[in-house]
Amino acid sequence: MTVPSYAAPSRGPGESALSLRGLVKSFGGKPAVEGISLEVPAGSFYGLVGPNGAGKTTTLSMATGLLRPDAGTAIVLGVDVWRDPIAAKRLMGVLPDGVRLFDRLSGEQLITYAGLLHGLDRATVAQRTGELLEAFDLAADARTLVVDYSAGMTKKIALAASLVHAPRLLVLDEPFESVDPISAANIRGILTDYVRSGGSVIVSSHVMDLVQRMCDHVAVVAKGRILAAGTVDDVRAGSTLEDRFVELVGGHGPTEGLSWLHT
Ligand SMILES: Nc1ncnc2c1ncn2[C@@H]1O[C@H](COP(=O)(O)OP(=O)(O)OP(=O)(O)O)[C@@H](O)[C@H]1O
Repeated sequence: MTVPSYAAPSRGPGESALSLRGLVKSFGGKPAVEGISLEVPAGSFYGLVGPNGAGKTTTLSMATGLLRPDAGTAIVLGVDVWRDPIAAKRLMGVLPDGVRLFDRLSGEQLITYAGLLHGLDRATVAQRTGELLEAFDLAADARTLVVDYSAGMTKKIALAASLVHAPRLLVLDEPFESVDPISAANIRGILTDYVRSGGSVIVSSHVMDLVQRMCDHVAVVAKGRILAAGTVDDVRAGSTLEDRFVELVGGHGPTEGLSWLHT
């Protein structure tokens, strides 16, 4: 089952779906993002990878109007996210990290609520809600409260709710976390169809293999800075993305510690 195509075609070649320029954010004087600039071309499937604490969530939160940058701009399809947040949010579907949903609603009510909040009429919302529940394999649990969903089901319902208003850009923070392999393949298919029909996606993930197979562009982030960005083939430069990632980010070698753990 594929999700119905709601994405409007992109405006033209060369246009950025998301343009981040010089984003900076510190927490209590400690820098989390130190001048990130990134162009996500319209119609691209863009991966954002980096080790824990690299600044991916902070960057995506600033890009989507959830966290105010200390400096820099975020532009979605020509609209400045922080100057015109309502117009920008109309263009975006967002799956934030650690989704906090209205979990006393059923899955069906949650998507319906998201659709009505975006100003869609009831008939359209009802039709899209039914199709999204089917596409995400949640129809049987449509009337179950989200609080009773598993972690993977919660991810899927949040993703479904982020699609209901047919956004032109999807910003997804770890959409595959806790999701089983069959559901992950299902989500991948939905996202690939979405990109094919003119949408753009930026997705953060720790799963290099998935990013290599699914995305056409990738940026590697560490310590709040971009280490490499471009097409997946350019960034991996003949290696696997995983090897290139370790090479760029630098890993720990075998350690002498934890000897007490060795039996
Ligand atoms: N609300 C906050 N208050 C204080 N520090 C924060 C806050 N949010 C993030 N940080 C810090 O900013 C840095 C970047 O965190 P961020 O969550 O953006 O990383 P990430 O790349 O998404 O990591 P992960 O892959 O583990 O999710 C970390 O050092 C983190 O501790």
